Amino acid sequence: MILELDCGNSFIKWRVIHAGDATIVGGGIVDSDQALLAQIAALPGQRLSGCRMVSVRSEDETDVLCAHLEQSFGVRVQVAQPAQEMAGVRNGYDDYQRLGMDRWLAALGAYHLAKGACLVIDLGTAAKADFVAGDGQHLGGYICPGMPLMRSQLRTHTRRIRYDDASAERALSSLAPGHSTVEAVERGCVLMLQGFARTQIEQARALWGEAFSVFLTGGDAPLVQDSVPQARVIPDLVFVGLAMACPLD
Ligand SMILES: Nc1ncnc2c1ncn2[C@@H]1O[C@H](COP(=O)(O)OP(=O)(O)OP(=O)(O)O)[C@@H](O)[C@H]1O
Ligand SMILES: CC(C)(CO)[C@@H](O)C(=O)NCCC(=O)O
Ligand SMILES: [K+]
Repeated sequence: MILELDCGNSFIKWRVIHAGDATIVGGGIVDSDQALLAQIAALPGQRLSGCRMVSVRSEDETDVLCAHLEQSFGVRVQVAQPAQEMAGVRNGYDDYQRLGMDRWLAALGAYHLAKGACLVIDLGTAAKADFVAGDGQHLGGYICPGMPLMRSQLRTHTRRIRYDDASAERALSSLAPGHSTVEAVERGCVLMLQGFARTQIEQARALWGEAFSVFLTGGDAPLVQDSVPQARVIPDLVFVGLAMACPLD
């Protein structure tokens, strides 16, 4: 079995797949290394034969997690590394090593699935968009605050915006103009995300007409899904690219 890890800024997504047919055995989302080790240790049965990881965390944090995984499960961790070109995609950054690895892998995964021009919209702690042309040239992208950052900036820099997580969730039953602080903020931020997604699609249209695919991923993808019906929602898009960048046998 192979352990796959996507270490984002706020959460670690993990899953275990069969080495042979890539069927999914288990997985989860955790907010700490300790919780991750505990969840994997609680998996019933078989040994891990390999592990691949993408991380946008600092090198130190990533090394510590790799050491823990190697100690606890006796498995070598293969960490995806930046590349100028891979699987037909050419990195579009001036300095290819500066492009976030989550963005790079999502772009590889999307181009592989689309087999042509594509736009990736990834809504996590940050909201990201990346463009890959039909010939595999990565054209660059955009980074904005995602839902958690927009929310926390408002909470941090205003004195009268205060509410709990339960009321935040209830507020999103509709996107009509808010009648309370929590509704006004939560719905406003969702509309910002939707505007971000739609604007990226307009950019793609300006580049490619109608001849492109749109992929939507990241923990907050469901918040914009209805407003971009042309998008394919692929929660595991980064893992698709990770398997391409770190083949194991
Ligand atoms: N089961 C879940 N666990 C945690 N967060 C979730 C879950 N479902 C949806 N979310 C939402 O997903 C968002 C985080 O998305 P994601 O996990 O893609 O971010 P990340 O990978 O940590 O960030 P980034 O990719 O920008 O570094 C949060 O706003 C959170 O509310
Ligand atoms: C933008 C984030 C934080 C999103 O996870 C990540 O991709 C990252 O740290 N990127 C490095 C900066 C860049 O991509 O230009
Ligand atoms: K991520």
